Amino acid sequence: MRRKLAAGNWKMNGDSATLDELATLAQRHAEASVDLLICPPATLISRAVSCAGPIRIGGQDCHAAPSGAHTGDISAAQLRDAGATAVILGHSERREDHDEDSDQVREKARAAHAADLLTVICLGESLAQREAQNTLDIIGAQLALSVPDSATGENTVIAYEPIWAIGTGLVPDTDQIGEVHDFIRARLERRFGAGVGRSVRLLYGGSVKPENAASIFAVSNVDGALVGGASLKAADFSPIVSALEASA
Ligand SMILES: O=C(CO)COP(=O)(O)O
Repeated sequence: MRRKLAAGNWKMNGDSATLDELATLAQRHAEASVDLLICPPATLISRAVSCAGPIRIGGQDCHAAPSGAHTGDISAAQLRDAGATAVILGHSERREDHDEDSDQVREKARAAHAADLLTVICLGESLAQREAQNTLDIIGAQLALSVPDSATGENTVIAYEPIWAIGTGLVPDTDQIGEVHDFIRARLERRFGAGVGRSVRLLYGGSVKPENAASIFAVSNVDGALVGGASLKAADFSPIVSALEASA
């Protein structure tokens, strides 16, 4: 049985004061029956760890190399050293802002696995790709290239985040979400076998809010959510966590 996961991606938002929201969340969900993860900006990781209680803290990216002359980058081992136990990789904003491709994402994921970080690998199609009915081809190609052979249910989570749903208030209908999640599950089972293929958790991300969380969590092969904007305030994220607990 896959344990559900509610994950928050603060992106380039939040400062010391936002840690109060994290502390509130940690208090409110001290006995959570689902896994919780918050990925704040790297500058806040160490302090976040000290007020996160049962909530895992993760980074939002890492470099593929263990160390070296890479100004401004952070290695997987450095994230781990700061207290992070997870990392988001291949988010569409990094693919777009930093020209990251799936080959790079796979190398980063290898490094994250080597540093013992839970690795949340993001996939998603653009609106043009969906309208051209290329969604499953795009997701299949991103999945094949971005996920390294070292993936297991313990070290890897896949997040399906349609680019057109991120920060827009638009959400695919539940049939569309189910189609992609079932497809990802089938591809994972085909590549890794039923054991590993069925144990990797699949998150949906893109405009998840307290109002739509329960209907999204009822979709087959949705094991939780990767939440952006609504993860910044405990008042928004907490009902999403509760909806996931109710669906488990
Ligand atoms: O990109 C996302 C999480 O990684 C989703 O962001 P929003 O929830 O703000 O749409």
